[in-house]
Amino acid sequence: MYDLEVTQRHSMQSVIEAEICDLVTEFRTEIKSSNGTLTIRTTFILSVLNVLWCMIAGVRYAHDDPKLVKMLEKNFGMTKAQTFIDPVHSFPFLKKVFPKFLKTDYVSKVFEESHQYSQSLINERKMEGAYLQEPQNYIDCFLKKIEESKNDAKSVYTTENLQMMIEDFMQTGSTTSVGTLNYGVLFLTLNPKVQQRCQAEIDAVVPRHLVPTLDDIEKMPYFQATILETHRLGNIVPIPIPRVAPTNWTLRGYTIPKDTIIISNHYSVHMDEEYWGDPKTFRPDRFINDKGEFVQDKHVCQFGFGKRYCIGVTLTNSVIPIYIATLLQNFNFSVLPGTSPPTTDPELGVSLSPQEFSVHVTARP
Ligand code: HEM
Repeated sequence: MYDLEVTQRHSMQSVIEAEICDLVTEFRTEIKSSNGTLTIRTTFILSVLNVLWCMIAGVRYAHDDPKLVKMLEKNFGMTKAQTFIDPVHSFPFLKKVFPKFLKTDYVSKVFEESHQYSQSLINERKMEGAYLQEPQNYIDCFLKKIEESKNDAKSVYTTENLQMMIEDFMQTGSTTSVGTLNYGVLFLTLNPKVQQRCQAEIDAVVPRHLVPTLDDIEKMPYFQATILETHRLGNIVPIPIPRVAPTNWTLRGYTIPKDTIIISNHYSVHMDEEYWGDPKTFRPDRFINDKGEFVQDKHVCQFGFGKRYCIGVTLTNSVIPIYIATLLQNFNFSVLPGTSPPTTDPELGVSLSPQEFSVHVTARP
């Protein structure tokens, strides 16, 4: 997956470009009819899913395609219906006792629908047949591997695993990216000086009629710092996927027995007062050195660590900066006149997103 993404960096840029251009057109239409008010919650989700789908299945839907809209609503609902800290994980019998309260029936139904949908996508690619000669996307590459390893009983390349991967991408990929984009718009709205400084930097590097590329963004230190600060303070995945210790091991004098479930706490790293000084403040300058250069900081660990860190990192590091830079090229965001600034408190779920909020948006001259 990491390799697929890297080698397809160019084609990924063109899919992202097509999507963000459509989104800018949609924003322009919407703010004309709403007198500049834009409500942000699911605003980015269809667009982000389309980018994901192009990579996974080679399909780009119209935003009003009923198939896409339905799947995405279910997907969103499933994410919000689940949490990692769930009593059912320790006491599975509770599912039978309180199915309505614990939403277990609903979650099973959503999972079942996702399963059917991923199977239909796989069938489509199989019938198309190109995967054997010229695999075009993630599903094709996986199908080819299934074919090549069909005589290996221990192979991980199975149709069931492919289904699970597609469902993982659908759920984790879309909600995390959307949560980050929502926080991006919110933090820029609440911090007009940061917004203006980013716009000045973007304008100095990219002509207005062009969508910024990743090469352009590498020339924008303050904007890069703003994206990293969005990841830090947004805390989209405060408590990531639980892991299991494969062997007995020792860490800083503590013995961790084999099979222990380990849950890290990214929130406490991102909000550590001792390290950051003012962790609750949105301050991109913390990632700018004396020479005005952008400096990465390993204390921002939004994608996790080690061998099993987020598989969508390359995609996310393309989508988020290109989307936000293009929006800043085209629009100004501010708090709705006569209202209090929206809260930055999250809506809870497996991954976080700001609560629905409205902003005042004007097209830049
Ligand atoms: C802002 C966006 C994202 C954030 C903050 C994020 C965060 C994370 C984190 C913290 C983990 C756990 C890593 C660990 O255990 O050390 C993870 C795993 C994962 N992410 Fe993401 N993610 C994002 C976007 C995506 C996207 C776009 C995709 C799909 C293309 C994706 C797919 C996955 C998958 C499949 C895993 C499990 C990897 C494994 O277990 O080996 N994520 N992500």
